[in-house]
Amino acid sequence: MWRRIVVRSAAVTENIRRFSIAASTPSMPSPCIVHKRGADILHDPWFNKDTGFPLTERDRLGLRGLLPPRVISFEQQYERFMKSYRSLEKNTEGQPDNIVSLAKWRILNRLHDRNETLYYKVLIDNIQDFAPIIYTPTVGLVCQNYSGLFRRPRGMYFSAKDKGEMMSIIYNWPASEVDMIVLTDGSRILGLGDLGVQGIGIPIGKLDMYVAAAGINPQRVLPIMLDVGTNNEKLLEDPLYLGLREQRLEGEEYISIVDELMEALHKRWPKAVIQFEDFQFKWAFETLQRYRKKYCMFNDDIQGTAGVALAGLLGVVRAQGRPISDFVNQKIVVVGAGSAGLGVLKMAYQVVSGMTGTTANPQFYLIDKNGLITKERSGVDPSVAPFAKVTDEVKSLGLREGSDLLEVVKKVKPHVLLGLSGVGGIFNEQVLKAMRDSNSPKPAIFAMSNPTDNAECTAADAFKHAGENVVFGSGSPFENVELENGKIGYVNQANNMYLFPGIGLGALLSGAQIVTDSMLQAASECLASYMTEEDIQKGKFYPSIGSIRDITAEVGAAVLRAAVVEEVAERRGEVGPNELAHMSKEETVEYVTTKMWYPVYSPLVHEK
Ligand SMILES: NC(=O)C1=CN([C@@H]2O[C@H](COP(=O)(O)OP(=O)(O)OC[C@H]3O[C@@H](n4cnc5c(N)ncnc54)[C@H](O)[C@@H]3O)[C@@H](O)[C@H]2O)C=CC1
Ligand SMILES: CC(=O)C(=O)O
Ligand SMILES: [Mg+2]
Repeated sequence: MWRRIVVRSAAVTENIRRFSIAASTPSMPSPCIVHKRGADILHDPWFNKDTGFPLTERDRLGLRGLLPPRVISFEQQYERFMKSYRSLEKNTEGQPDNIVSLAKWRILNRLHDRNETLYYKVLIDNIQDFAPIIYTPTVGLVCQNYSGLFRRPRGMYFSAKDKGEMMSIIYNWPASEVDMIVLTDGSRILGLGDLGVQGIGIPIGKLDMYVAAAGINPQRVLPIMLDVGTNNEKLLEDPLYLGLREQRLEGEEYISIVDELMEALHKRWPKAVIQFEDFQFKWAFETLQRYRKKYCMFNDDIQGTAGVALAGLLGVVRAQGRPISDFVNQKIVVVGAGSAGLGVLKMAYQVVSGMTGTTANPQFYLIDKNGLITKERSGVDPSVAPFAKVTDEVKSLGLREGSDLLEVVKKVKPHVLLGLSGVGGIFNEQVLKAMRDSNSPKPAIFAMSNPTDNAECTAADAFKHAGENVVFGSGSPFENVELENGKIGYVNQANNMYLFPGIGLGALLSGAQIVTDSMLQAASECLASYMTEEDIQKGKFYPSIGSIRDITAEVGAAVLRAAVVEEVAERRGEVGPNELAHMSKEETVEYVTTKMWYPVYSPLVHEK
């Protein structure tokens, strides 16, 4: 399958982009039923239009006298917000980055809490500027400071104290329909470690991306924090910390509480897709294994990241001017043997096996905090064991169990150096310089850890030390790099945001009972095929974030089609698997695009 990656032309990309923009902007919004009136509506961000309520609606909903008399159009409200945002940018010029980022996050968050339609309009139209605020890197800073920043709750918070009562607590959520849930226990937030309840910022940020990229209706998303305690001593000692002030639950106690929550969620919203996010290693694989055949769920760090990384790795092969089948010959050093690193290797092995038709023994090298992992290592986790190198094989290169990163890079001369370690700067000057001897004409460096300070290296350092012919990707955004020869060193954002919204959307629209490997593979293949040959030659492996809606529509369609082919799709809404099966690829993309929500003010109709 992977041999046949269809490379699209720039013209096809442009046509689809034009279509998606047109189709995602409905001209006549359908009315929306509200069960409240007056001030209650103004205080509800789902329905609030601030000064945008037309006079007739003010009459109908009991809003007369509660707003200044002039009606301001949606466009004027948008302009007004952007003006205050731009003046905030100007007024904070020269201040430390953290202060500026938090100030930007605050102004966006206030809008989010007040008027979601306007918030998502602003977010979608300025995704390039705002993704780094609502998503990585600023979301990391927000999580670190959550207890101090807290003003209003968002999403649901379940704690170890709620055991036995989750089934009833779940009904406290005001929406009867939920499509997408992102769930965390806060135990491994980006590369920042255990942040306990403060990790709720991550599901919120991921779901913002779902709304912006996949067009999921914001009234149908649900961020969830499962607070089972924290082992972060600093937080436990912080009097302002908002989570349970006790050590994390472990073992049977822990898993039984996750079981209970999953059952309750499935009971109330059986069609919802559940994304597991930022669970620590010891529970990430275990929960995925436990629930993936039972519920429509996936683990973004393991599975979403794998698909994005793989699409990038295939782009690297193309950039070298080699056929995709040459992937089997690529030497790849993966630094970080956690959820993300292992997810990538697992998928990459599947691809090599598929290409060679044999049990794969590719030239992939895995390094964790104790160095190169070989079969000699004792006590390795069962999920790591398949990727441990045979000792004789590494010996022939002059390496051994536990060889350090620099040694491995020097001896292996990899085509790709890929970091998912969470350790900022670990690709130091020496390591990057060693990449100059790579066997590839275009060595690839992926510093995928988040947020920015945890990236294995900066973009500037990669081009400076490893050479101007490298191709570069990072989990958090960096500016493109000006090279000495007047060329631009292009920075790819190698982040699972290019896949998880499409995986969720495709699973949802197909009514999939579960998320299968072929759905995930279809997502990755779609992303890998998205870039044109011209893009690839410029070192671009992923679309710009400005086209995230377009790529998500395509990924969503690919996932949906895979679910139908695999017969895991069930009827959801007016279109069932039989009709979906008869749609062409283009029709499926069109169908997915028309299902995307777009922020416009809907007429509100009151019903008791
Ligand atoms: N760009 C993206 O889309 C994604 C990025 N990530 C990032 O990847 C990082 C890791 O995430 P997980 O795998 O879930 O974490 P994890 O905690 O499961 O794994 C971390 C791994 O790094 C290894 N490690 C720690 N120190 C090391 C060192 N000095 N040298 C070599 N290896 C070292 C550990 O031994 C462990 O194997 C995080 O920073 C996260 O933000 C995760 C998912 C997606
Ligand atoms: C991007 C992401 O999911 C992470 O860094 O954990
Ligand atoms: Mg994550």
